Amino acid sequence: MEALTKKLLSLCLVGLCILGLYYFYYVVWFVPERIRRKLRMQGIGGPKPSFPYGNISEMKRLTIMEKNKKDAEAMKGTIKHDYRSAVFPYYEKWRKEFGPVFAYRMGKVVIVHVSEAEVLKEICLCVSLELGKGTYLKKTHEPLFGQGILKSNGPAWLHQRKLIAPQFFLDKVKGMVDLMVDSTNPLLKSWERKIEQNGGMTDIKIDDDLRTYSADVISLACFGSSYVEGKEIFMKLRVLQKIISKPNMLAEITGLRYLPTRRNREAWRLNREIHTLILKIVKQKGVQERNLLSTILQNASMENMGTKEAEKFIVDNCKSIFFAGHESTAVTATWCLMLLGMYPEWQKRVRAEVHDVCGGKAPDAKSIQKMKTLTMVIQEALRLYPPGAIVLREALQEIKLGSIIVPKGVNVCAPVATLHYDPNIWGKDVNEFNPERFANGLIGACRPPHMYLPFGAGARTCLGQNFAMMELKIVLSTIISKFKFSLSTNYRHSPVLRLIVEPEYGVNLVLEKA
Ligand code: HEM
Repeated sequence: MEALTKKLLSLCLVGLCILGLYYFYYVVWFVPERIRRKLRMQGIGGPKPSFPYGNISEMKRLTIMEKNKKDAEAMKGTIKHDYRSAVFPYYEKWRKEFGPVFAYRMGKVVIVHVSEAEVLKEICLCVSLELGKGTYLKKTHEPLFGQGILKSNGPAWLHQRKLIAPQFFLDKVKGMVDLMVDSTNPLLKSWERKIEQNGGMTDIKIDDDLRTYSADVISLACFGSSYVEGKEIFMKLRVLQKIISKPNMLAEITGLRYLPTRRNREAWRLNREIHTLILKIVKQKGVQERNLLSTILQNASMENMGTKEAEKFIVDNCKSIFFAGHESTAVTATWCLMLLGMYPEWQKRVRAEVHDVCGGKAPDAKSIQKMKTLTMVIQEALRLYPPGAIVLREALQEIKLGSIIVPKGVNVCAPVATLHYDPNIWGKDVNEFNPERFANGLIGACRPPHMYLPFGAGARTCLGQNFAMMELKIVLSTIISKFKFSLSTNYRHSPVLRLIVEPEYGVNLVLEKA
């Protein structure tokens, strides 16, 4: 009897394993392949995927190959702005093989890569809730963004957008100019000190100082007087960002995101600490001050959420704004200074303009409006080095985009960098740094204008654009009025994708007082 039970149990176990394997095969291979077939019937080809990771192995192989080339060029001191072949060699290869619209697979997720104007226009202008944020890498990114505004979809996203966006409207941002100007002081003092210590000229890596500046600004804007704790949160978020910048393919494919791997444990620990720090501020300050946090808090209490749900709502959104609000701005400022270091004639023009409109005083909302040349430089830097190099959307329901019927669950990728380097849109000098192209605004620079996407597109476009532009103009105009600088020979040009495109080895400038 006992032997029979054992046999039956073993049989059940084997049956369960077979069922599990079949389910795995069905989800990871059969379903995405059925979707690819539907796309092929519409004439959309693409590279052949392999089991179970799809095209990831080829992507990795091509990236490593290009990395070796890129390192060799960086050692020679070569600077080529167009980073597409270095950062996305696989897109370049597939675009040549399959044309502007092709499909590939990242694990079980099918992604349609589109660089065709007509379809892109539809993606850019689409405000339907049926086109949401992609689920690709959602599990990998969960510790950093949770269910906050950056990753949520449908009514949950709409609710958060309506709550947060008004905090970054232009009239609110104008009220933050003073805190942005004050936040430049530690950076300016530290650079002045270094110049003095090194006999009037110094070679420094600027990235971390700009990150600290940007962290101060968003901490003050979000948390008011609790910005010291805010800064601690930023430090931890930065470490978390590094940990999760590599895809966790095991979790993406199997859904097993709770395995206690070293990387998961580290991410969970940081996440717990960040959670505690945010709630500590909430408990200390409550809604006494008027800032973003108090608005989120008030809303969470009005919505009658349970304690756990309200805490998650607050923490996820604070984390999302922290990340979105400081990382891209700091990296854009770094790229701008790299370019101004490379092109001294533009540096001179911007310095003359700042001198002219500020007359030796700190910038304010009015003078910032008059900084046309600086605006052009920032726009051109965002064209050559858009930190968000791709805009990714998922069809939450089957949807028609241009001539393509996109099946439910398929992700659509708009390659921002490809558009920003298209000579048909920008002209023959597309690979050159030429801020002059923006002299008559976006319409004069780019035809059609919606092909310029540094802040994304459609309903999910960046809600911090005004804030970011104000912050960039303040920090750049202040630096340029105080210092002259050139690109150091220690600089190694190597744009790299770590959620956003940033300089792999940082940017070194040689600084002296202006
Ligand atoms: C130069 C600086 C910045 C750049 C290049 C940038 C770029 C972007 C991009 C490309 C997106 C995705 C849009 C899409 O998927 O279509 C985005 C979304 C977002 N950004 Fe920014 N951003 C910057 C600064 C900021 C700042 C300063 C804040 C906040 C203060 C912010 C908050 C957000 C938020 C909350 C979203 C999500 C919007 C949504 O999904 O509804 N960003 N940003």
